Amino acid sequence: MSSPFLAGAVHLQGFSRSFHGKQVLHDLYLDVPPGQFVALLGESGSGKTTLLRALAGLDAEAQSSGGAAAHGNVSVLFQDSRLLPWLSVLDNLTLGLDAQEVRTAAGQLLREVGLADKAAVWPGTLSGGQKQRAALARSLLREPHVLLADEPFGALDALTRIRMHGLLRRMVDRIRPTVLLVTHDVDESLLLADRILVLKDGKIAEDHAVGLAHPRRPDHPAFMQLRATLLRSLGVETEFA
Ligand SMILES: Nc1ncnc2c1ncn2[C@@H]1O[C@H](COP(=O)(O)OP(=O)(O)OP(=O)(O)O)[C@@H](O)[C@H]1O
Repeated sequence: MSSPFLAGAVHLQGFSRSFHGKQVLHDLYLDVPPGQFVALLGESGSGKTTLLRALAGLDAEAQSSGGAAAHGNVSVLFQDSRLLPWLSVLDNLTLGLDAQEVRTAAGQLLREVGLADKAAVWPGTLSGGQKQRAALARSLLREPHVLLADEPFGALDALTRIRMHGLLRRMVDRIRPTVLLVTHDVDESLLLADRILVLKDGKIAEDHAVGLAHPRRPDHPAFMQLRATLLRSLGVETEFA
């Protein structure tokens, strides 16, 4: 049966999920239109990863009720690159996709992420940032309608993260997937997302629209104001907030 929803739309309808009788997500409702970039913020244990994994169709052992669906082709990006060490970088990208045009597209993507000269090497010879760039290229090669990203930059140093933000934004502007990005980083969410959800105890506690054009400036008054609001929501009170 064909889906009545548009490719790229993400929907939660009264969605709940438990592990071994412990409820982690509580009756969530959400409509994400195609192409929207949504960041998921929340304290540790608030259920961000559980929600993303549910949308990715993972954790089959969990008990779920209600609906959770990401419509169309879905790619997932994790904190670790999950590149297969016995395949070259290029072969990691094209695994399972054999056509010559796919290899050409993969080569172009590697150029875009600055890894043109690394196509033939083993992933083990790459730095952490290079691995994540390769993983980003792999996740976008299939031109997904929905990109589910779970702290993809969480393990990177601050400078590499900044470069990855610019790169992700450029790639998203070109390919236009719907993005759900789990992050602990308030600034990352403000730099990248159109919409920021705050999860608390497995519920969507806040839903903010970020009406700022790209590229964003952290010294813009609206940026600073929303930053202070989000930090307070997350229980962080600082002299900077
Ligand atoms: N596979 C699982 N089995 C049992 N409990 C789980 C499983 N996955 C998640 N949980 C529990 O669900 C709760 C929410 O975890 P989740 O990883 O979704 O939170 P999070 O907001 O992503 O946290 P963090 O920011 O620390 O990654 C936690 O109490 C966690 O122990």
